Amino acid sequence: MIINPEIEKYAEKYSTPEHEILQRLNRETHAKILHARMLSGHLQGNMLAVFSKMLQPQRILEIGTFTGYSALCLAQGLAEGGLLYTLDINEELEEMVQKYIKETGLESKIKLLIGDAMQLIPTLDEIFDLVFIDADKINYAHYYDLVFEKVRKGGFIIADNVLWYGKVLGEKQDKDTKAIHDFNEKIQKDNRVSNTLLPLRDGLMIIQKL
Ligand SMILES: C[S@@+](CC[C@H](N)C(=O)[O-])C[C@H]1O[C@@H](n2cnc3c(N)ncnc32)[C@H](O)[C@@H]1O
Repeated sequence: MIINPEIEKYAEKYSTPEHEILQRLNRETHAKILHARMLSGHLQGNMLAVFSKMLQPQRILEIGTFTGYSALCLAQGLAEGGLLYTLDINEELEEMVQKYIKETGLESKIKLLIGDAMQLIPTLDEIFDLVFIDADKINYAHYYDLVFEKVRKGGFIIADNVLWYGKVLGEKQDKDTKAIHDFNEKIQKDNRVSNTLLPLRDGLMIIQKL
């Protein structure tokens, strides 16, 4: 947690409340699933929904579904006839994700694909307006390279956890921290994009393809 918890509470209080279905998904994830803190949560979920509503994308790709929280938020901004692909390697999550997709009535707008994102991304014959990278940190740079040509000019790639609990500031870095730091360096040097590191929750890198 990068933000002071009191500030986070205040920000949540003065933001549109978490939808009742997202509240239940949040609670069920915390009650039943390991590493529940991976879920985007209220503020970041609201922010993802806002980005999506501003962009009104036809095609969204999410890499790392987990229990579906961010997918349900991102799907809120889809244009008429729009589609969100969300990828996860963990087949045990599928039933829960599908249950909530059904509850929100978004079955025709969200396509969950189970498998390794490295294998799945090359099979997607689509041009994306928005990509959300939120899977294994070690592969962030690979996901970026894999999706780059599939993002339209002017489209956005958002990468989560780019502050990695503040560990990116440390001198001695473990494998994941180094991967995230190297990813941030890579984006900063990439003159094909403009980028802003937003210190919301665990850090969002907002990248626009020029
Ligand atoms: C941080 S969680 C995603 C959180 C979700 N986006 C949210 O905000 O609620 C990361 C997810 O990436 C998945 N994952 C890890 N490695 C993967 C891979 N190689 N391919 C696809 N998914 C992967 C994990 O199973 C996990 O569910």
